[in-house]
Amino acid sequence: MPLRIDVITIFPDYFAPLQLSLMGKAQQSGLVTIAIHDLREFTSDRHRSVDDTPYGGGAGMVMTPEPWGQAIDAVVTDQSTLIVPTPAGKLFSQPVAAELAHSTHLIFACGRYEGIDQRVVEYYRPRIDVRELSIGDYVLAGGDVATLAMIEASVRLVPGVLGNPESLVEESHQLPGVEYPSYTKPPTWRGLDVPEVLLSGHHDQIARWRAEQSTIRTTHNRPDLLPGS
Ligand SMILES: N#Cc1c(N)n[nH]c1-c1ccc2c(Cl)cn(Cc3cccnc3)c2c1
Repeated sequence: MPLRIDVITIFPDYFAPLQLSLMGKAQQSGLVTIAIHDLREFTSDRHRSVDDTPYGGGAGMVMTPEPWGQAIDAVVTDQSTLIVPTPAGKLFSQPVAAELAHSTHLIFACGRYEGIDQRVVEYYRPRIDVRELSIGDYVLAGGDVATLAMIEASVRLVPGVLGNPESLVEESHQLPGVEYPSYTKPPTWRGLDVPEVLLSGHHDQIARWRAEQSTIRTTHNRPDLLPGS
């Protein structure tokens, strides 16, 4: 059963990249089907409006609930998971990507402006799995880029999508922390040599050096990932 993904957005062109590379191949192979829907197709006024002023005042505009209700109703089943990107969401992570990769149907509601009327989440929460997710502690202009990131992180974990599942095995066995540095040919580039140990063929020494490099990088770049931190 392929993973089905429906993306609802006012900027369908943002999702053209999903036809390329790994995501494109995943669709061609039938492991995943991705459909992009223009929210404005679900409006009923002449101006195809999707936003209005916020109750309670405040800057900006809020996306009105009805177009979202029409659009989600058009694709939802009782197997659906509704993903709502929002700065206020739980943090998206590799474990969450793995969960999404094993879902049957994902609906991404990509909002803009100051957000989507909260009643959309409230309406679907009793009916299906609804997850408000953020991809990190920085502020984007909408949910589209976040959705692209979450789709790519999740779809690459769908069994059969990655040509070389070995890389997933390596990832999953990765020590807590960041990856060791990688090198390829040429052995010397602009006077810079590849670390000797990597050319030695001594796999135990290479494994030890890579673990050391991972710890050095993690300590410097991501001390929050160190054990006991
Ligand atoms: N996921 C994620 C995520 C992230 N990590 N940063 N920003 C977002 C994100 C996601 C969804 C929306 C929607 Cl809808 C509107 N905006 C703009 C905005 C900006 C500041 C405050 N309120 C809304 C979104 C920003």
